Amino acid sequence: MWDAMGLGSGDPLVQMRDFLRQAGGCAVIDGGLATELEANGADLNDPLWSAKCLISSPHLIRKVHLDYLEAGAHIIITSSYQATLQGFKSRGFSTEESEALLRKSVGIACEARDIYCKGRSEGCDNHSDSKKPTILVAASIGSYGAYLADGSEYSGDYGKEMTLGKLKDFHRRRLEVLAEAGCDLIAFETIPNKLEAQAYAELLEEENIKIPAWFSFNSKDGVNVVSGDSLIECATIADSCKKVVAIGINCTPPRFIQGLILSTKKVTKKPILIYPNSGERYDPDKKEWVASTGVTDEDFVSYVKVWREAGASLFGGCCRTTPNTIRGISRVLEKEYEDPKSSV
Ligand SMILES: C[S+](C)CC[C@H](N)C(=O)O
Ligand SMILES: N[C@@H](CCS)C(=O)O
Ligand SMILES: [Zn+2]
Repeated sequence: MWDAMGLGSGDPLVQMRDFLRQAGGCAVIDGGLATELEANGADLNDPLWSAKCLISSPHLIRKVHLDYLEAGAHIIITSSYQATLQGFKSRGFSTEESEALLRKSVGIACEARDIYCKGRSEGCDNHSDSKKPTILVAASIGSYGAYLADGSEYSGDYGKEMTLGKLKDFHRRRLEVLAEAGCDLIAFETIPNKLEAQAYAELLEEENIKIPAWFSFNSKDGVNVVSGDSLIECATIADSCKKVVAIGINCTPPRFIQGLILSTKKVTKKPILIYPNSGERYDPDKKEWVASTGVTDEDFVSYVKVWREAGASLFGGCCRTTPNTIRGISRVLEKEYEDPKSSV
């Protein structure tokens, strides 16, 4: 039922709505990838952050994807968040090698999906309208701020010299390579400002990208995106782009999510996705999380009904959420489907 080339043969938004219907009305996205790699022993104190594992420990990436699939995720996000051609080249990789590393992030996720589906007695179903789950691989594109490796995706401040053209040039080839690597979706994640949203929207059109995308912004005040740009304006850019099939919020503390969903809903009828972080604070100098400043798994999961009532239909977790968080989300949503009276 999911045709990755859907943009060539039909309306990608219809395809996303069909996917959600097949999943029971709501779909489960995975949880934090990088922080779960760390929980599995990876040292990400590196400018490439999680993309370092594409070079040093791809087996860990596959394991974490599998853990999220076992926990109930319908969508897994690749390890390409901080994987950029510019970042790999500065480490001595050639253009060809750097592009191969980007493709590898999609390859590992597809491999994890195959292993998971073969291990299920019912299998998975990615090609017809059946009760079996469809599992999607979303290729992550982290912001220019992520590439800077100094936590700039939490400020969205790229300086006065940054222009729309420069941002488009920064992302262009990476987007092309990932879109042709066999993914089902492009996940533009942790988008911190309006300029970058505009750059992504224009690139999707200019490069005639055939894979549907989602735009996911982050906020630190529950009103605007982190740069201070208006979420309403950012979400409007995403809404206007035909290739965007879902719009939402990630890597943002849970307490802000309900209000942000309500704001987003004012400017779009497209499905709304949310995958908040644990609410903990990130120290970009130490590349460490300031522990116990966030919410427990139970509290996180108890928000899900509120978020659903507010209008979201894709739910997952970002940094410092775990397979346990995703298992909890999956159970809450399954219970909702079992009891139609309680569904929204
Ligand atoms: C979403 S943040 C925690 C990602 C890591 C950041 N770009 C860094 O390199 O420190
Ligand atoms: N997909 C990325 C997002 C970081 S904000 C991750 O989970 O590591
Ligand atoms: Zn995050």
